[in-house]
Amino acid sequence: MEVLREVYEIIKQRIEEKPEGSYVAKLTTDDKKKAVNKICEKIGEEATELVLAAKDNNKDEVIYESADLIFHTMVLLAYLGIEFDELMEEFERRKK
Ligand SMILES: N=c1c2ncn([C@@H]3O[C@H](COP(=O)(O)OP(=O)(O)OP(=O)(O)O)[C@@H](O)[C@H]3O)c2ncn1[C@@H]1O[C@H](COP(=O)(O)O)[C@@H](O)[C@H]1O
Repeated sequence: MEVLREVYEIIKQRIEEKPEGSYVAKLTTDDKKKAVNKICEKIGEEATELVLAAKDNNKDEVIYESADLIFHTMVLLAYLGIEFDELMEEFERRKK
């Protein structure tokens, strides 16, 4: 879990500083509507790839595509100004 928080902080930094060569910066350089479209498109692609990997029963691919999907979801949340802890609080609320 700690690594997710660390990556989230790096994503926030990339969105803020937009360093050259950054994938996150590339996804978020356009105006807000375009950037959200671009990120959501990647989320759609990665979700489809995960579903296909699961249907193929390919464990390695399922792990790889899940990481891609979670990463792009984190980029979207960070871009929308949501804090990692806000997501964690939602999971805490749901915990039974
Ligand atoms: N965890 C990730 C991560 N997971 C996936 N990806 C990128 O997400 C993309 C996945 O898209 P695809 O599977 O479609 O592969 P692709 O064809 O290469 O992608 P496109 O060129 O079509 O967008 C790839 O370009 C991967 O490099 C990631 N890029 C960055 N990170 C983390 O984000 C941090 C910031 O990265 P930068 O913004 O590049 O500095 C890094 O420190 C990493 O920890």
